[in-house]
Amino acid sequence: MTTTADEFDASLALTAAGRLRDFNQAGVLVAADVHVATRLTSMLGEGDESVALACALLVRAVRAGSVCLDLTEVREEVGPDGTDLDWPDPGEWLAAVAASPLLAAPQPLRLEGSRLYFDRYWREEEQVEQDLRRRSAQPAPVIADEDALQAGLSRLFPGTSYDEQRIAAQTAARQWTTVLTGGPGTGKTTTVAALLALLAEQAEKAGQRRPWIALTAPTGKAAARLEEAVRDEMRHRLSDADIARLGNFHARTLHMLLGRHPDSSTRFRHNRGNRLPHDIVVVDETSMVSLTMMARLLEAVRPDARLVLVGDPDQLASIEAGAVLADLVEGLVAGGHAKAAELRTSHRFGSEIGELALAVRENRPDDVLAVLRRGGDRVTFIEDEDPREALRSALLPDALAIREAAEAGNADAALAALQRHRLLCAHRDGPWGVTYWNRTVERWITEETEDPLWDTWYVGRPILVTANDYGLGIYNGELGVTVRRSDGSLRVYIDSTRGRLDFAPGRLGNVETLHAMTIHKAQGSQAAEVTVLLPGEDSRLLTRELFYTAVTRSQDQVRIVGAEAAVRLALDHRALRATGLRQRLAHH
Ligand SMILES: Nc1ncnc2c1ncn2[C@@H]1O[C@H](COP(=O)(O)OP(=O)(O)OP(=O)(O)O)[C@@H](O)[C@H]1O
Repeated sequence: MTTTADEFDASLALTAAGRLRDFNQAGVLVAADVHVATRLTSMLGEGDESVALACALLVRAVRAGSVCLDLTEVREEVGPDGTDLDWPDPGEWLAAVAASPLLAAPQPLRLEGSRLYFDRYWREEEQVEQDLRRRSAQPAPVIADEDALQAGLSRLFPGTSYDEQRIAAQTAARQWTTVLTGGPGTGKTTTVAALLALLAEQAEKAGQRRPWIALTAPTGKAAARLEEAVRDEMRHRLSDADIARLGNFHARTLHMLLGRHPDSSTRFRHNRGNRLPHDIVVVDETSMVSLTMMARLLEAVRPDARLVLVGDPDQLASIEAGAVLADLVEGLVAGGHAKAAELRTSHRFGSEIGELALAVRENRPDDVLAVLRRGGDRVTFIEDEDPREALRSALLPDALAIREAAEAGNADAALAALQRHRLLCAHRDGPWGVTYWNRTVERWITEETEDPLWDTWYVGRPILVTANDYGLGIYNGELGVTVRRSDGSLRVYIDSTRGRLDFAPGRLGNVETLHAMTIHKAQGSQAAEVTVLLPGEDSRLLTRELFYTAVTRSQDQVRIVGAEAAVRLALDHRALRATGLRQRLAHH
């Protein structure tokens, strides 16, 4: 390699040599990957540069959300950036890593077949596997009254339109651990509400007390949505007797359910020595649960409590490492630990959005483009090279409606207007990023109202809470709006899991403007109308999972802004993560 290193380029590790330097200069590794690898290998006396390379590539993999690095697959995964690089021979590489002092106790690294792990993730994966195996090895749960179960299934899931849900609930009633999967509107919540009623009836038939139910989700927003949806289903579809048997319950975030520790984000009050008291634990939006949180949850749930993990495995995985839901879906079934409970038919859209989501999920680019271009009431495709004018007419009315309600001191109307429409971007920065579009919408408001919006806190400023604040009682993902009160002061109203709260703007630290939002942050929430800005074709974030997650955030209408090439590329790229859980569970 003849490239001269730029001493001011922070991505280059100037002290690196040999392969580490070449991989760094080719852009495969960043400086931090190289530094961690150099540090670890020198500390433990490892002189083989292929081991240092494996180490650095492992750091790179974990940075991207993988749990491990498969040494036999990494070259293909790196793709064109790695074409000219000197890759070690796979057999020799594996042998060198296996013999390394980095794998000797107290090992920072572990090798499982060809998968290399940091010790922490290896242990978490091992624990998740063992806990799930133990759960499935117990005798199946007892059905106290089979006739009552069958009668309940027919009553709660009447007719052929409920066939999938009836089968899923029947399956879930007979096993300790169920992964209930389905896209948006496929009836997951309906199934959960009815399943809870069936299990409560069985407890009554067995002469047991009313089951203690925990409803939980990774974010406050998703937990609140789950509770509302289950209550709604109960009101509409369950009998008074069913409702009385279920009693009262509230949804909480996983962190709250497990009991937050004041000085640790990965240790909880409930654990293997102090299990959760609940008989049934339902987790929604499981795709957002990291490997670490799944490990903490599984050690805290009693082995004889039902665990129902609900989610959509085609969505983006958690921000932290792991792809737990996708792994469980395949691993539990392949290993014979649980039967699948999969819902396929969408009951909500009955229209283009469902068709679009399915075509994205099944990687049918021509069908995706056909739905986008057909131009129905619910799906719009903006292919203009400069979409600003089209976006202005789509976005400005909602921004002005929020502002008008906020000026009038009407927090209800301002928050309702905010819930209506969401502008989603893949990136935070750059021409297609949240920062740019937040500023652009603010500029449009100024042009329209002649109010220059000098202050950070302006009337009608919509905000997103970006970190949990247990003191204030507001949580990551919650939305709010800045409203002018009759005395002229500004107040921020936030729809929180604890109800509507209001604060003086100065008290809020971790918030950002919400004219636009990243697709990652929108996981777990929905809006009536969603506008998705597809990034340029050179974006590394542009994947099928990202596109699918964005499309499925909409309840009524979705507008996709981008080029045909970006749509095709998105479908072609997968946000795949290297993990070993699926293989571990599948192994008999
Ligand atoms: N079998 C069915 N036939 C007709 N309508 C149904 C059926 N099942 C559910 N529905 C209705 O379809 C809508 C979506 O159902 P539900 O909320 O249970 O889906 P979901 O998978 O939980 O959706 P999401 O995860 O997107 O919120 C609801 O209005 C529900 O009442």
